[in-house]
Parts: sequence; C-alpha cells; structure tokens
Amino acid sequence: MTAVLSTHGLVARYGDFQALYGVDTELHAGESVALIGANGAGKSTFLRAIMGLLPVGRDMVRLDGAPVGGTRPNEMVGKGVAIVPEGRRLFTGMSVEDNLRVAIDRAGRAGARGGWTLARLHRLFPILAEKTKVPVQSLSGGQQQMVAIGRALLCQPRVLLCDEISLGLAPKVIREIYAALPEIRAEGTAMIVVEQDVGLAQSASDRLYCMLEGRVTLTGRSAEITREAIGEAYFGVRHAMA
Ligand SMILES: Nc1ncnc2c1ncn2[C@@H]1O[C@H](COP(=O)(O)OP(=O)(O)OP(=O)(O)O)[C@@H](O)[C@H]1O
Repeated sequence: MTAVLSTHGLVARYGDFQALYGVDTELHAGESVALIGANGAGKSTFLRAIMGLLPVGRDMVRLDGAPVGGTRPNEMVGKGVAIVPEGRRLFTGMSVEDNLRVAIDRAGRAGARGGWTLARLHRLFPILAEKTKVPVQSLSGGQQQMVAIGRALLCQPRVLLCDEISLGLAPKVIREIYAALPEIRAEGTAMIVVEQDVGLAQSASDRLYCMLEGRVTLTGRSAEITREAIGEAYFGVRHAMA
C-alpha cells in the first residue's frame, strides 16, 4: 500500500547547521503516528520540512508516492497537508471566528476540499461556539490550542501535522484536546503528532518514531514498544545505561 505521506533520506539544514540526517518515515491513510524525542532532536524541523517551510530535496517528501519536497506551504495546503505549529501562531487582535475564516479563505484559494465547517468544528470543540467574537489573546491556552487545531482542520487536511499541542496545558485540558483526535481520524485524516509526553504519545498513536540528534533511533507499533527501548532511543544507549 502506498503511504499517503513518506519521507526518504530527509535532510534539513539551518545555514551550516544540519538538523536532520536522512530521515525515512511513512504515514498511511487514517493512521496516527507519534514523533517523540528530547528537546532539539529535530521533531519540529521534521514537520516544518514536510510543510515546505524549509528547503528540502524534491524526492525527500512524497504524497501518495509523488515527490513534493520543497513545495511552498500554500501549495501543500492545496495538496491536503496542514500544520498546527508549535506555539500556535494565532493572529492576535483578531477574533476566534476571524482567525478561523483566514483558514477557510486560504483553503478555498488553495483548492482544498473537505467536510470541515465552522459548525462541525463547534461540535468538536463546543467552547469555540461561545467564543466566536472574542479576541484570541483573551482565551485560555487550551482554547487557543483548539483554535489552532480548528484553523488547521478548516484547511481540509488529509494529513495533519501537530507540533506539541499539549505544551503548557493543564492535564484536564490536554485530555480534552487529545479526546478530539480520534474524531478527526474518523474523517480519514492521517496525523503525525509531535509530543513530549511519551505515555500520551504512545496511547494516542498506532505507530511511533523516536528521534535523537536528527536521526530516527526507534520505530514500531506504539502498543508494543517497551519503556526500556524508548529510554535507549530517546537518550542514546550510553545515557540509558549510565
Ligand atoms: N531557526 C533555526 N536556526 C538554527 N538552528 C535551529 C533553528 N531551529 C531549530 N534549530 C536547531 O535545530 C535542531 C532541531 O531543532 P527542533 O526545533 O527541530 O527540535 P525539536 O525536537 O522540535 O525540539 P523542541 O522540543 O525543543 O522543539 C536544534 O539543535 C535546534 O537548535
């Protein structure tokens, strides 16, 4: 079966600094894949490289088997890929609804088609229906994260890239947000979830990749990978044994 998204020897650099060293991954339709790793492992870089936010080789990223590496982010949206970026990057000074409308317009211009509407999003996150006219900066962190996820969903993605959506949120709010992910997958959307909390990453995914210093050090089915294997892959064998 052809993967909906795959990376092949993905390399990314910031000037002279190499952040990714030949990363091979696969994501299948409707699948949830977690990406874990210590700070600086390259997780955000990996998502940004897929999204076209960093220059990468054409063949290094493929959608349905077709090379798309280096395609500009707007065009990636048109091809069905959306990102919930680290730090949310909402448009402050604008209301919840206006933030979401930017995504609707962007998806329309990019030619993205799908079933996500404001009404559908309000069923997923009912609090957003009560806050439509509220400036996003007045929302709690969890509510802001819901807007960020909503903005990505309104781009009608087949592939959703989520960068640390639990960061800085209270456990109850994290549970609420993660509870929405199965419903998103039920639409047929595949997702890559970058997550610092290893337990959460395992429980929310079918498969898992662990990265260390720009390389994949472990991959397998999330339910089958042991804590010991993750410890070694996360910190490197020498650290795990120390
Ligand atoms: N804009 C940038 N310019 C230069 N180096 C960068 C830049 N962004 C990230 N890096 C470096 O690239 C490496 C990978 O960073 P990246 O943010 O992808 O890691 P991460 O696994 O997402 O970590 P974190 O959990 O801290 O976000 C790090 O060494 C980081 O310092």
